[in-house]
Amino acid sequence: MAEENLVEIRGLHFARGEHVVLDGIDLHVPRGAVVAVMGASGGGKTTLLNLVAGSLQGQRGQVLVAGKDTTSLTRAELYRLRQQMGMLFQHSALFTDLSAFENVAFPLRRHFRLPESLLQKLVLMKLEAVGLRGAAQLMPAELSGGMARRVALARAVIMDPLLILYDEPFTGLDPISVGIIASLIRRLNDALGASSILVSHDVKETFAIADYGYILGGGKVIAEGSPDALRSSKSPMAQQFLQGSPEGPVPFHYPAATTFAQDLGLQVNK
Ligand SMILES: Nc1ncnc2c1ncn2[C@@H]1O[C@H](COP(=O)(O)OP(=O)(O)OP(=O)(O)O)[C@@H](O)[C@H]1O
Repeated sequence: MAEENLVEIRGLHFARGEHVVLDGIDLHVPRGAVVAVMGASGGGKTTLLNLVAGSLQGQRGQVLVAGKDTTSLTRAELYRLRQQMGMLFQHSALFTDLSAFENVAFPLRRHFRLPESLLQKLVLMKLEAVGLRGAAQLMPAELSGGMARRVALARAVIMDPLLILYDEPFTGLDPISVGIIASLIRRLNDALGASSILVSHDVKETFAIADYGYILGGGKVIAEGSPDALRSSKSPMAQQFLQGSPEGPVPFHYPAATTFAQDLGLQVNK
């Protein structure tokens, strides 16, 4: 693997039964970069993050993270590699019965036996980084949606990860909170010397912070490049996605094995 790439995906193929989700994906994440992965709903973006995290395995191809092929690691090796990854997934909600402080402390308490004074410092540093040191003792029910997402972000980076995976981190937030989360994603990436993969539908905010982007469609990479290069992509599918247009080549129907007429039990005369 080229040293400059923290993640390198080569010829990755992933299917669920007959349904091909990823059909020969090549993607790389240079060290220090924020790389965006975009594309129509159901296009396999979350699946791709799960493949990078090693929680799913492709049928063909390679996923290298920090030089290690996630498909050939033992459970113990995968566990160690995962400790170097921070994840902020759509469903990564806070523990409702723990304070903001304890939510952020949770991964540290789980993985290490640290003196309480050191743990205090580490957690407060991360809460300070997301602007919420003053909210350390609040319970999740006392936080706004934007604050809760910031606490989840602090928790995702508490172990100083090499790689941070974001799945729709802006979902459900007001525009100001979206801007704050986006700039935090960039700042935390740079301050930690990490690399990030950002899955998002939010083109404007994503392009404002990403170094490079991939647009997936039909299981393949249909466009890739810097935000500027992507904006001027000639691919009709990429343009439909970037402009959020309901009309275009992105299929509306999930593929079906039978015709509509067959499903309705109709006799079709040719
Ligand atoms: N657990 C599962 N079992 C079966 N099929 C699944 C499962 N998870 C996802 N899929 C299918 O895999 C395909 C890719 O899903 P995925 O969630 O990766 O897409 P996505 O690009 O992240 O979509 P979205 O932007 O809507 O979140 C979809 O067709 C989906 O129906």
